[in-house]
Amino acid sequence: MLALRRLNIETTKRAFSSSAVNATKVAVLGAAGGIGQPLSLLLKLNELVSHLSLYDIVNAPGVAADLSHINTHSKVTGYSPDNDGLKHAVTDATIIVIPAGVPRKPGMTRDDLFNTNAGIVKDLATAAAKYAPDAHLAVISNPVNSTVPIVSEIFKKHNVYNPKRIFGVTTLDIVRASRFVSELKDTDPKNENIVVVGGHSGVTIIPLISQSGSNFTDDELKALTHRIQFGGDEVVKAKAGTGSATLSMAFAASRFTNSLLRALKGETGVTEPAYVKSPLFESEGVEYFASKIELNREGVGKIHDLGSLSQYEKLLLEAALPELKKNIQKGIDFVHK
Ligand SMILES: NC(=O)C1=CN([C@@H]2O[C@H](COP(=O)(O)OP(=O)(O)OC[C@H]3O[C@@H](n4cnc5c(N)ncnc54)[C@H](O)[C@@H]3O)[C@@H](O)[C@H]2O)C=CC1
Ligand SMILES: O=C([O-])CC(=O)C(=O)O
Repeated sequence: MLALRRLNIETTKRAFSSSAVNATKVAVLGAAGGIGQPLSLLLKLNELVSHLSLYDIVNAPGVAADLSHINTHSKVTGYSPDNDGLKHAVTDATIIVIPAGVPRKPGMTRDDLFNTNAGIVKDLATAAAKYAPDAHLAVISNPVNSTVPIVSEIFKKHNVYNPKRIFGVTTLDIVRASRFVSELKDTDPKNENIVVVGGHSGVTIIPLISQSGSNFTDDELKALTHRIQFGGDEVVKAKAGTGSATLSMAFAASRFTNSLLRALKGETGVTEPAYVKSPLFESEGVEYFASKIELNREGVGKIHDLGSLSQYEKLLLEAALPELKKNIQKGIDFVHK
């Protein structure tokens, strides 16, 4: 413990301190994990981050010491649970990214992770609500459909809830969709901007391929939709019990965090999809929904509606809404019961 503490202090002491004017602290909770480590690496390379604060129940000071040798300006600090580590990790953070929790093994659904991850997310959200009530939260931990309502309910309990600041990260669905469409059409994936809405699990993931500007046969459309909805399973199967998507997720979360940082600093016209408190299907009892969001200085700006849907996409939406509603209620009940 003493050695860990010394390492914390050493890492902090050696850290580069940037000007307070541009100080942007990004905290990663679960930073030593499969997503946490590559995500922290990508954030260390991001010039909009002045302080990268890493927390995990294991090894975050080690990851921080390692990253702190990279010759970019940001300061890196690492914290373990001892000595109020979580409190120090989140205090003054502009953005808190949460990839803490267990990943799936083959045969599991994301909802099967609820029993373990709901408690983890609740504890981390409680610390955020107490010590960083103004931070923006980007929730990666699954099941996202339920963990985002958990974070929101915790913030409500502490009277610091602002729905403009709480996001479920669904960027990986868009990243995958762009890649899969480009593979089929032999286009540059960077130029494919496929809209994916709904939630982040199985049938709640709704790709709006009719808006892509490309034509597909019915069979192609069904196969493509299924691949986007169950892309996570492909990786879980290939990793054969050792985890789920980590590197592509780190890329996606880094892209989302970068977009949010740009918008918070005043850049206009920044859009990303995200799972947020949304009016789109509230009248049907679905409080949270992912769609294209304009990000601004406050976080969530304009929430775009879905645009025109094909008959097939209307059926996907119909299948998604009851499942989403159930997932959301499960998260809310977890906090209150
Ligand atoms: N939103 C999305 O698109 C995606 C979400 N995920 C989810 O992200 C989560 C993390 O996945 P991996 O990084 O692969 O798992 P991992 O097991 O490799 O890493 C998780 C990390 O969380 C840490 N952790 C556990 N409890 C903690 C606590 N109370 N406080 C702080 N850290 C804690 C662990 O020590 C570990 O280092 C999983 O729930 C997974 O399902 C994964 C891929 C995509
Ligand atoms: O499939 C999983 O469990 C991890 C995940 O959310 C994804 O890869 O989209």
